[in-house]
Amino acid sequence: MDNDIAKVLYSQEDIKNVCQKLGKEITKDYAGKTPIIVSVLKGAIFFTTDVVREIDLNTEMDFIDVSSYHGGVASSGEVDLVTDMGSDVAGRDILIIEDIVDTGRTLKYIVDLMMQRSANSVKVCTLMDKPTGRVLKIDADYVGFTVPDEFVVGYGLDYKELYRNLPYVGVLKPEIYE
Ligand SMILES: O=P(O)(O)OC[C@H]1O[C@H](OP(=O)(O)OP(=O)(O)O)[C@H](O)[C@@H]1O
Ligand code: HPA
Ligand SMILES: [Mg+2]
Repeated sequence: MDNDIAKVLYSQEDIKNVCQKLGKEITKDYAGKTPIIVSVLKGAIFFTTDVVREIDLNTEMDFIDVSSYHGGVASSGEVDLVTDMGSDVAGRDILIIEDIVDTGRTLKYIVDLMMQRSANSVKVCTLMDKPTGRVLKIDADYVGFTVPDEFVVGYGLDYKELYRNLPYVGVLKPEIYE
């Protein structure tokens, strides 16, 4: 797998440090509350398990599976709800955990869904933000890294469903997807 990577952007150490930093901020901001942490599958799986263990609060956890890239390097423009979460969000404080905010379509879809379901508050924590990709006006409240305008893989992020299990985030060699 490593042979397909042109460069490593964020090492395991970088990711660990950023999870600790974000966990501390979230712990402080949500003091006295019991948020529902909503992990956006599949990409956010590794980031979720690492960051929640840095949050020193009572939290509930749930999962929502949405998809719009279908393994490719560009958003299809439509967000499909693959599997809905099970929790009742009405009146609850929702913290969405994402791996990356790129066009913003996925995030807007989920935030709107939580608001329609009468959440008390909705905030977003993302490992990575790619502001150059943005199509919709939406931003995360907690951001680990601001990434350059490149297609990144690893630590949950895929190309054709591969590379999710790389322990770091990197940029694929162009010949892999061109
Ligand atoms: O801001 P956007 O342009 O919407 O892109 C961000 C979303 O795209 C990816 O999901 P994808 O559709 O690839 O599904 P996956 O998580 O199952 O890989 C990623 O995990 C984010 O959820
Ligand atoms: O850069 C990316 N890599 C992998 N999946 C993605 N989904 C949105 N942007 C990306
Ligand atoms: Mg994907």
